[in-house]
Amino acid sequence: MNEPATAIEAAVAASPLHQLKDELDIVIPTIRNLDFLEMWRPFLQPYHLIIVQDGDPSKTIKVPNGFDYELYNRNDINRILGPKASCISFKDSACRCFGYMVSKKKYIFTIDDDCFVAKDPSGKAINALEQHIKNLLSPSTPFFFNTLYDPFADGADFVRGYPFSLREGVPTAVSHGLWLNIPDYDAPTQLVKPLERNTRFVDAVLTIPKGTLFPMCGMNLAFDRQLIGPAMYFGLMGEGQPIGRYDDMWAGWCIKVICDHLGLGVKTGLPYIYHSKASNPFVNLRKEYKGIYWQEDIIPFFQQVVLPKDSTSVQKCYIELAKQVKEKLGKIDPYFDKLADAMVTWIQAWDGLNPTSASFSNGKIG
Ligand SMILES: O=c1ccn([C@@H]2O[C@H](COP(=O)(O)OP(=O)(O)O[C@H]3O[C@@H](CO)[C@H](O)[C@H]3O)[C@@H](O)[C@H]2O)c(=O)[nH]1
Ligand SMILES: [Mn+2]
Repeated sequence: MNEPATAIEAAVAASPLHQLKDELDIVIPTIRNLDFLEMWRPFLQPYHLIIVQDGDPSKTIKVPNGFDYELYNRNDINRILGPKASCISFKDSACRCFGYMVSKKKYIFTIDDDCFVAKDPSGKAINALEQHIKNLLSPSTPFFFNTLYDPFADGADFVRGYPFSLREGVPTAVSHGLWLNIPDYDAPTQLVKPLERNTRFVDAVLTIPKGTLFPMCGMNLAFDRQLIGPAMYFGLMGEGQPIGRYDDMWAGWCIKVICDHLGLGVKTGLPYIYHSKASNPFVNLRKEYKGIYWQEDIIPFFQQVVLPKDSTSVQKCYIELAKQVKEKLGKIDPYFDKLADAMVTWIQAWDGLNPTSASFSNGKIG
């Protein structure tokens, strides 16, 4: 075999070739040409892409040759969903969740178009998708913390004192990756630390314990669409909305309380991507400021959410959550009334495009 020409080709040569390539879609929200895919080609080319084009639908998005993709712009979203398109954000990366809805695959990997292949401390190119797949295909341990991190990782295991009755773990629904270079900071932090770059590569994957919320970032994220897809709604953001850049956060809080309720796991840590572009902190502050204030009430709300025992499917959990959002957050601002309604519209749209998933109402998957 010829010597691999680049670090990426070496990494691909060493990895199981394109696992799940027929069971996984890659969702990319974008307002620009997708040249970034050139760097990902060795890792991602065998996979099907779902490109959600935001902004002006008359603009042409250039996709590098050789990639298999479907592309949806705002006209397509309106045509496919009709009035229910109102739940899909416009002019915000939240639009990406439309890609989750139209996919027919079991798994989703979503990545931003300013995220590139990172290198680990040895200089080896990181196949982020391969690590996400490893994370999703191995169990999570939300009920008891393993101090040696992911017990299913090569060279690790459960440590002494870890109850054997809990070592089977639970199915993993979400794999949350991280970022080298530009960290996903909020606008105030970006403003006071404009030059800060994340150079710390932490070689760990952790299960986020049951009962603990976390700030989910959508730029390097994978999930089991059959286990948790209907709850991966990225909310009402962007044009016409009082808030932005809380799309992934809202989804993260919703999926975590539902995963906790259904006994599913959420992991964070590896893989890293290289985040190349810091968005404008002043623009971000304008988008975020209400969220920074509101989240002091939103977080206690999610911390006290109790889902009824008969909420046995993701859809049922989500509808119940929407009800509680309307009841308990609606008093903060009328926006939450609108958001609660949009959450219901999202489930209706999801079930309309995924009739079989609607039949998971008994909570049984598959
Ligand atoms: O109106 C828009 C703006 C951007 N996009 C696409 O969304 C992603 C992320 O955009 P960008 O990298 O410019 O912004 P960041 O601030 O780095 O994004 C982070 O904030 C989160 C909040 O939404 C987001 O998920 C994080 O990654 C790119 O692919 C843009 O092309 C868009 O679709 N519409
Ligand atoms: Mn970015």
